[in-house]
Formats: sequence, structure tokens, C-alpha cells
Amino acid sequence: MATILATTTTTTTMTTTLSNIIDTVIMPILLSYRKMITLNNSRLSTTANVTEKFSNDSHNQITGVIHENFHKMSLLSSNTISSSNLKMQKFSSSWIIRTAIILMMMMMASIIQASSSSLENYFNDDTGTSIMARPSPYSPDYHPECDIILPASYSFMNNLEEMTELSPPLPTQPQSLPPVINLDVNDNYPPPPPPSSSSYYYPNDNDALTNAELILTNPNHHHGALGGISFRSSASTMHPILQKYLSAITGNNHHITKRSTPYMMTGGGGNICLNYQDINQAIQSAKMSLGMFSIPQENNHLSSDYPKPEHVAKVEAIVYGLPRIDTTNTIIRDMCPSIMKPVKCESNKYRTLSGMCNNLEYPSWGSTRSAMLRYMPPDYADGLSAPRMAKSGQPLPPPRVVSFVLHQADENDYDTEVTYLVIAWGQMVDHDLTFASMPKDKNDQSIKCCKYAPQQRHPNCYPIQMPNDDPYYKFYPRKCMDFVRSTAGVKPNCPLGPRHQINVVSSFLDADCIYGGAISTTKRIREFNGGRLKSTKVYRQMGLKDLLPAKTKNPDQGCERSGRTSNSYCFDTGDTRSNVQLQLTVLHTIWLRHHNQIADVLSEINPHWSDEKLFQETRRIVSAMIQHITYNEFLPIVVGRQTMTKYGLNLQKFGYYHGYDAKINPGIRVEFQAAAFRFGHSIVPDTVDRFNKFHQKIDSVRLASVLRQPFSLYHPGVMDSFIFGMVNQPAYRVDVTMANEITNHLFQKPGEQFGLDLAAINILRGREMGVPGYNYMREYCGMQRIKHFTDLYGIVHNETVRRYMELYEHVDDIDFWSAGIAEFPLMGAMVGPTFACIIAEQFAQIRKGDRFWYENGHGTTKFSMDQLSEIRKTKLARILCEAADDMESIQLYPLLAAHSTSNPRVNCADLPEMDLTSWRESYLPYDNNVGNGNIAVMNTIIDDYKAKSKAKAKAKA
Ligand code: HEM
Repeated sequence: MATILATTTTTTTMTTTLSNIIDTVIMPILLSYRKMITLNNSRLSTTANVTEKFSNDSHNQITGVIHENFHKMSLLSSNTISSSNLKMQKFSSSWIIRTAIILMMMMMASIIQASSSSLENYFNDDTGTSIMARPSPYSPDYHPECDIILPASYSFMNNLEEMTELSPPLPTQPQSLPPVINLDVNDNYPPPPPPSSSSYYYPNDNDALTNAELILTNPNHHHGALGGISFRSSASTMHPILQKYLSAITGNNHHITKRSTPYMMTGGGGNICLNYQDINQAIQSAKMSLGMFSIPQENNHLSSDYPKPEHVAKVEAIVYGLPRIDTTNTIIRDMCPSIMKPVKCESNKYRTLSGMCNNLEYPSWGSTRSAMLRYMPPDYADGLSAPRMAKSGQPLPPPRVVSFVLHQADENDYDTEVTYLVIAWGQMVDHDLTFASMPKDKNDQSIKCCKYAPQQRHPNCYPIQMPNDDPYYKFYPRKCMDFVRSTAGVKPNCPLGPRHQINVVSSFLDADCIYGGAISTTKRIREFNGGRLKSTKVYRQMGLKDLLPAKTKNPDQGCERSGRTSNSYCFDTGDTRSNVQLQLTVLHTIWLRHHNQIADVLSEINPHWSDEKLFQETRRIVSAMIQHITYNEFLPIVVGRQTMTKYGLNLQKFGYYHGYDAKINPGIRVEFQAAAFRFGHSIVPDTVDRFNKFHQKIDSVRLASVLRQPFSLYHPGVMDSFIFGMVNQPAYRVDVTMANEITNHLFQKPGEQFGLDLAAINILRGREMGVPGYNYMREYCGMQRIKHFTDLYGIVHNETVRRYMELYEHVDDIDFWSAGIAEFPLMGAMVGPTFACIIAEQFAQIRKGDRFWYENGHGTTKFSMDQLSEIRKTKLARILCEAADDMESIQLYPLLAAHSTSNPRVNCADLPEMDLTSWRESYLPYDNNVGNGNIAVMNTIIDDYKAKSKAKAKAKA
């Protein structure tokens, strides 16, 4: 099922297997089910040649189709639900067809699942939610004849009965109305500070709070508690503002257990009473209407074959109501892929590659391919899937127009305090945490849209149109820029409801970008000797360290090789994006070298350890180091010291951390993925500089020339000049402008004049993923809503306000990413208050929801106290010193510019070194028989030792 539901990591074998299954098992069933499928070249195909183009991409197609049709099923149900006679609306025939395909595709999914037990783990129930479709008997609108009541109207702020619905009083208790409170959400947050010439927080291990202090700082750190981060970091998916007021009403003892789902509303009049039978009827009805097979085409707009808005249930009913319908009470149960079944987990010392079973209660939380979560309900134009539109119902300003009006500039400001290393580190961390699933073509490459006529395009195509007066592209024959909507995913238990996205990597900070998140990847990059990773060793005789292995498998994936010989390769790592920009590849090389260095030392200390043990233990140490550096050196610079404290992100100075909470879902939130953590795009400079070991500049190259083209790293000795460049070159400031190299030349092919526009992509990505506008996210973060454009004065630059006025009809329409980077930064931080809030909240969840977090002190997963003290010594500066070929000095905190007093350059030898002897493990097992003079046992031990030493010597030779 993995191949079906997720998309990007399918290997040839998997595709072949899938294709065989489709050919041999599914197709006959489908054919007998309805005579509507043409078999072409033994593959799933349709009469239209559209599908032919993507035929090898069947897993993606199916994923898309399953999901797209889930949406349509949702819409269909909504429609059915919202019509008074509970009969289906008359949709156009293609609508019905699409809806019906759901059923078949789900069947396909189940069958494929049945034949692939190793995929069993994906998409098990990650909600832990008990669905309570019936309203509480205490509700005035309780109707025993209704299985489900959906609200016809929704206003979560003004109906106290609605709120109490979530936590009904116990039958024995007298019912009392909760007090009326003012529901106008206007927290008196202080206005953001004026732009500052920020002096960043210089991380200092002594600054880490003790655990006692942490608890004091955040006394309500249990989920469901009122106020601050605590309620938002809970595992709840309830609307946070609602939850906040609910908390105010009920006090901290309200009954929000586990993952409280958005509640079913009653009251308010005009609600819709529904039986499960109605849903079955709607599905059957759709099935009956099937006449032909068709892959859905353009489904990104509210097109004529969508139900008319007046037929569709209110958005709130879709968002809050539909997912609550227990589809296991309907015929969907029989069609829902069996992958949704829970898995059994065993407690193990090492993380799984996929992140599965990190959480023993909710095994799939944070694992590869799980659905992304949200801080706010999605804002889709149709409530389900169509990209966000303006409040007025009109289209939002075109993304490319927003890009060139707001995000382009002749000159960008440098942030002289921050180095390029922040970009590489930020991007590596991002790749460790998130990777939105995207449909791929048959070569596992990005889908091309512009080169096909609209009716021939992949269903997920949603290209960006260039206006005629585009200041840059008007000079070139380009009117269309490729853009593909992210794959829509199937949620556990097949609920109805709005579109959601899939994260194909685990959301834990677990170094999966280095090691891969699937066995096939890890196998490819491991040496299977001494716990080492594969490397290119050619320059060893010159005294230089190894390079990453060449990416000879799938060499064009994420690599621009045009104009080069066929044996020019990018580099291979655990993540397919590691060649996206050269300095990221450099950082991957640093971690490769460091991994192998640690593995070698461990193997000397513990000669009896197997390759597997050495690999896993090294991987565990490297993950811990990355966690430590990220929270100790990187995050304080990005969000500032105050935010670190406010969100409980400071690391422990001593002892173990006790913040692990199995009720916290560490899954990636869409608002973080599509907007807040893309702050990094604003700081990417137009050039990449090289420096020598004396920290003097050598030269610079255009950024576009090293995007997906890391080839110069093959030159002996060049690696160091980029490492020195990374710690000496300043980054751009986080502000509204971006480098031209990524707004006009992103992934430009050699010899061409133009590429893609990352600003436009970010804007459209946010819209297609249903990320709400900036104003809503502000409110989510506890700040006042902006009522007029002029309220933005003091929050962003005056000129930016003026441009927003020009472009957007309403302040609520402003895209989150756009205003997020435009916000003046918090004191001592790189980002403004809204991005700081979202980033901090996500990182708090990643730490608290990770059972393998390096500071944790429970079970078999913990480091010993001595080991933990060694990990706490980790300094990024020391790692760079050790990984470079020839580095003598570096500033103490290389994410920040060197400064004679606050961040002086020090000798590498003076930086604290991690002592791995705490990992020494007595190879001789303690055995009472030995103590008792049992010669036989002693002989066995000696034989075993000899055999191991021999094997090791042989392997080394
Ligand atoms: C030269 C540097 C960089 C380049 C060329 C680059 C390019 C890209 C591209 C092409 C995407 C996919 C956009 C889409 O289709 O939605 C992306 C996604 C993303 N980028 Fe960057 N990026 C860079 C640096 C950074 C940095 C420094 C950060 C953070 C500090 C960052 C954070 C992200 C995030 C969070 C995503 C979404 C990833 C996902 O889940 O798929 N990027 N970037």
C-alpha cells in the first residue's frame, strides 16, 4: 500500500510488483465489476491518452484517485446531507463517475494491501479518537432517530450549549449552565517591537533551564490545560480558540480526553439529521451511475461538475462534521484499505527508520507517510479541496503577481550577524522533518504541466500563469510555470472530510535525511562494514577525506545533469533533496564523515560489536547530536530567546528531561510546512561564496549555478573552501524580499535565462494546501486580528502595507507565508511573532512527542548519564573542525558571524571533544559460572572472542 498511498520513494521493484498486482488481481475484479476499463499494455489505462503518459506512475494515480474521490465522496455526502429530502443531488455524469471510482480504488487498495503484508504499517489509525456521532442526550437537539446530526450553521463562539456538548455533564450531576463569557477574542498581546538591529541570543549551555524551572515556566504543560502553548501543544485537534474558551468555561478540569475531536454541534436550528443508511444509499447510487472509467481531470477549481455551492453543506459541517461520521458503520468499512488496522509495537532501543512505533499508544504518529496535521481548520474554497480564494469568493491575486509586487527587490539586505550555515542547517532540518508527497511521472521526476495542453495534463497540474506585464518573464517566451498540487492522502479509517496532505518523511528530528526513512534507502547507502556509510574514497591518497557516494541510481532525480557527460553524478544520501543546493550537499558530506568517524571509534572501543550494532549506535548518537545542535544553537537564533523560554524549548542543563508526553502528536502541521518554516527562503543570498582557511574570501558563484549541480565538490580540496564560505558568508535578512536567483532562476537549466519562482510557489502551495490567511494565523497565535490594512503599520514596513492594499481586497486574504516573512522580527530573533509562534509550537511538539528524544530518561531508549553529558558537549564548530580536511580555527558559534568579543574564533583543538569511551561495553558477559571457575564457559568466551577478532581483521583487510 505504501506504493499506492505515498509517492516519492517507490523503487522499480515496488512499481513492478504493484503493476503485477494490478494486472493479475485487480484488473479482472474491476472488469467483472463494471465493464468500463480498457486494458492497454497490461497496465491500468483509460481511453484517454492522458493516463498513458503517466501509466508507470500508477501508484501516484491511484493515490490521487483514491483521495480525490474521497473528497468527492465527502462532497457528495455533504450534498446529500444538506438536502432536506436526503436524496442525492443531480450531479453531472462525470461527477458521479468520479465518485464511484472511489469504491473501486479502495478495493484495489485493500487487495494490494492484502498481498503486501510488509506495508501493513502504513496508515494505521493514528487518531485514537472514539467517534461519537450521536449528539449528547443532554443536547436540546437530541433525536434518537438520527445517527448523525450535522449543523446547518456553525458559529463556534456564541453557543454555549454547543460548547458543553464536548464535555457533557455526568448523568448524576445536576446540569448547570456555564457562565456567559465575552467571546470576542482579543488577547492583549503587546504590540510587536519595532524593527531592531537584533543582537542574537548566543547560545550558552549554562543558559539551559533546569527541569524545575521549566515546569515553573510552563505550569500547565499537560495537554488540555488552559493558556499559552499548553493548550495548543496538546494532542487535540479542536479549534484552539474554541478550546481556549471552553477551558475558560470549564476550568482546567474539563473532559477533553485524548485527542478530542472537533465536536458535533447541535442547537442553532436547521440541523441535518442523517442515518448511516443515507450515506450507504448515496454511495450505492453513485455506483449505479457508473458507465465508464475516467481519471478525474481538472479538479482544482469549482468547476461546473462540482456540486453548486448552495447544494454543499456549510464548510464548518465539512470540516468538523464529516470527519466525525463513523464510516465503519457504513459500507465504506468494507472498502476501506486494511492498512488502517492498528499495528503491534515492541519497545526497541533504536528508532525504526520510518518512525513507526515511536509512540507505543499511537504507533503511526510522526511516522513516514502520515497525514499532516493543522493548527487551524483548512481554508479551501469549496470547503473540501479547491485552493483558497478571497473572502469575497473572487480569486486571490495571482501568485506570480504577489511575488513580483512584494517579494522581489533590486537589492536585498544582508543580516550581517547570521551566516550561510543557518540556511544549510535550516534546510537540512526541514528535510529531516517534512517532505510533502507529490505526484511523480514515470521516471520518478516531477510532473511537467506547461508542456501539455490543459486537457492532457496530469490531474494534479495547477500551473502558475505569468501575466503579460511580468517584469522579468515578459522578455522571454514564458507564460506558464510548472506547479503541481501535493498528493492528497487517505486518512485512517477512511473518514469523509477535507483534503489533507501526506508527509513522506518522519516528523521526528531523527536524522532520516542522512540515513533514509525506508530500508531500501538505508541499504543503498550503508557500507555494511564497521557500521559505516558508503563514501567516495578517491582522494584518500591525497590525504583528503571521503566524499558522498555518487548518485548512480536514478541519477536525474533532483539533479541537473543536462550539458554534462553521462557519467557526471550528483551525490547519494538518505534524502532525495540533498543536491538541491551545493551547501546542503556540503553539510551532508560533513555528517557522512562524522558518522564514519564515530563508527570507527566505537568499533575500536567495542571490537565485539557487529556492523549492525555499530551502525545503529552511531545513528543514535548522530541523531542526538543533531537534536542538540538544533535546539541549542539553531532555534534560539531563529525564534529568539524569549520564545524559547515561552514554549519550553530550552534544553536541560543536567539530568534527564521529563517532558515526553505520549498524548502529543509530533506530526507536521501544514502551517509550519507550507509557510512558517519557509522563512528560510527569504535569507538565501544570490551568490555562494568560497573562503580559504584564513577566513579570507576567494570568490563567489551565482546561486542558480549550484542549484541541483554540486559537481564542483568533486574537485580535490574544494570542499573546505565551501565549508569556510558557509561560516563566513552572511545570509540575507528575513524580510519581504527574496533573492532574484530563486524568484526568477530557481532550477534554471545551464544555458537558459529563466527558471522557476520560489516565492510564487510558496504562495500557491499555501493556498492549495488550504493554509488560512495571515490574519487567522495571527489570531491563532494570540495576537489581535488586523481589521484594516492600516493596522499593519508597525507590523510590517509601510511600503509593504501599501502594496498589500494594492493587491488584496481584504486583510483576511493576505497569504500567510507572504506576511510571515514581512513581519518585523522579534527582539533577538530572525523571524516575527507569528512565524516564531508556529515554529516554536511545532518544535515543542517534535520534542515532547518523541519517545527517543535524546534527553529522555526512560526505558531502554535512554542514554546513560555519562553518555548524555558527552552529547551535551556537542558543538557544531567542533563537528566542522573534525569533518573539514584542514581547519585550524572557527568561531565558537558558526551559525553566527565571527566577532572578536561575542563570538571569537578559537582553535579547533580548544573546542570540547566528545569522549566516546562512555559507550564502551564490556564484551565479556558477566556469568556466574565463570566466577565459579567453569572452564567450559571460559573457553566458549575465548573462542567467541577469537572468532570475532578474526572476522574483524578479515573485514578490515
Ligand atoms: C538555496 C536554498 C533553498 C532552495 C533552493 C529551496 C527550494 C525549495 C523548493 C523548490 C521547495 C519545494 C517548494 C514546493 O513545491 O512547495 C522547498 C520546500 C521547502 N523549503 Fe526550501 N529551499 C531552500 C532553503 C530552505 C531553507 C533555508 C529552509 C528553512 C530554513 C527551507 C524550508 C523549506 C520547507 C519547510 C519546505 C517544504 C518541504 C516539504 O515538506 O516538502 N528551504 N524549498
